[in-house]
Amino acid sequence: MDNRLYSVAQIRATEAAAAESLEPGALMRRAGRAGADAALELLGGARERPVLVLAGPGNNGGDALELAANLGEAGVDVVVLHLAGSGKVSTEAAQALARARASRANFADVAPDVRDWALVVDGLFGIGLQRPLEGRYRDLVSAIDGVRCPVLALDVPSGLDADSGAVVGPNGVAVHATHTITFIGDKPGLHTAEGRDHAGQVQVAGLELDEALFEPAQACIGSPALFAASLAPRRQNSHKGQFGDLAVVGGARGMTGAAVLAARGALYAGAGRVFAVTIDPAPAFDPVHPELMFRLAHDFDFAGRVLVLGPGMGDAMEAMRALGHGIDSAAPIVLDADALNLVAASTELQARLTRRQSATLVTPHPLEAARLLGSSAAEVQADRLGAARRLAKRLQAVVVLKGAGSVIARPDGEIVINPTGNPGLATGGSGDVLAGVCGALLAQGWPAWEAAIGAVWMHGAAADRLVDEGIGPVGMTAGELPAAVRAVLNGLIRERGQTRAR
Ligand SMILES: NC(=O)C1=CN([C@@H]2O[C@H](COP(=O)(O)OP(=O)(O)OC[C@H]3O[C@@H](n4cnc5c(N)ncnc54)[C@H](OP(=O)(O)O)[C@@H]3O)[C@@H](O)[C@H]2O)[C@H](O)CC1
Ligand SMILES: [K+]
Repeated sequence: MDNRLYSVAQIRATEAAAAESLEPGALMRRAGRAGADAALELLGGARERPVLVLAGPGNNGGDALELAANLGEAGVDVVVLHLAGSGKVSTEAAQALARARASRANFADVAPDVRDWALVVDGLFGIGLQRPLEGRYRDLVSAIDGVRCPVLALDVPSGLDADSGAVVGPNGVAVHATHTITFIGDKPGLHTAEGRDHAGQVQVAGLELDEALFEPAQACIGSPALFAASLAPRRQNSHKGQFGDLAVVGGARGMTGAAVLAARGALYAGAGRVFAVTIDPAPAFDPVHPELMFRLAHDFDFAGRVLVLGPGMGDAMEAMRALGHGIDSAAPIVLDADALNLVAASTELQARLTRRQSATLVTPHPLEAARLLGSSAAEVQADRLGAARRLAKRLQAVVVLKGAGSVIARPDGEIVINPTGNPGLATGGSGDVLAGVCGALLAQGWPAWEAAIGAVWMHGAAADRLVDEGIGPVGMTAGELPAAVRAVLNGLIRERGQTRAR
């Protein structure tokens, strides 16, 4: 499966290079053909009600007009609402309009009652969107929210930024599509931030372009193939020392649960021995998991332990001291939650972080990322890929920027967007479990990049599995995640073993 993601600038470059050797309008006709095929598949046998095609003023509208002509030729009852702009129309879009006018598609001046469609096709705006939707465009997008049929977006749901996944605003609106067919190459904005809510199921139509026309992608969608090398089955002749010593350092007064959740996440993800190292005195053991060893941070020996620093750590002097020890340690570390806030508040700790020789993985949510970058959560969300890249470079760390479509970035600018997970993860403690899973994979020798991609993928897949079992998304608890992560991880290892045995 091609999992590459391209920026709008890269798609434009590919499109321009392709146009040099193609006759005018060829790409738009291919897009209109692919779009029509997708529409016919969505329609299946349902032909009683008409299809509404919304065609905007630019080339996205041109794609929609080609699609309308094709559907008309296929005998589908099509109504086109063409919203011409005041700007210059490209030759291809003008040709597409002429073709649609000459076809069996009907043109309307206003959208008739929006509840009676078999399918709505959104061809208002694609990658050429310049500003928030206003006036009649905005009204139409709001009206589409009231339909009960599938909504197929061409290239990008109108109103959505294809690079960032942000709805172009302020107070912007964007089409909520059930399906998106995106052209030439897949785009990051369909998979992160608001993108997942607006794009629905995404299908890529490459328009038969030669591989050589594409610039190298700097982003892709995460999948187990990206961490397959680390999924080796355990040898029979194994002992716990081979799977690492992991210490979760956190759990200030009243927050022991955060450290315990991270420690359980690490235990279920296969760490050899797991310590819960608390800032303040805590219960002597976890009755559900007596395997966890409780220690006080004050006299804990950090040497040789992979560390997960931050869950429920607080901001007391003792937390600062433990964090400093952890950052200066030679082992791989994960920084989460309060540890990130302490680092954000100290340029000195930031400098020590960048001097580390072994792996550093940081797992901020948007507000924590904003504190580290000196910006706001809204600014981070408006450009999640850019924020994750800047942070990775600044901290010289692998960054997991959490949220719908978690963005994993490394200092050289490479990005992976995670496709798994659901809103069940929007609950207290799920981030602590993720940090524990990241730590466990590091403890088992996974490189930081694979550990981050793998932990985020499995944590999301675990949540998806729980939803499939009727546990969530509403009411899913963080405590239910570790066992589901374990099932996902063992499933992947088994699959890999079977593939190799064949
Ligand atoms: N070029 C090709 O052969 C192919 C193009 N594909 C499709 O084309 C779009 C990109 O087309 P483009 O024309 O560059 O952009 P859009 O259609 O997305 O929109 C541009 C027009 O919309 C106006 N505009 C932009 N924002 C707004 C807004 N908020 N409100 C109103 N009008 C807006 C803009 O006019 P200006 O006033 O800004 O000058 C343009 O008229 C791409 O997404 C594909 O769908 C193909 O797929 C393949 C071939
Ligand atoms: K569109």
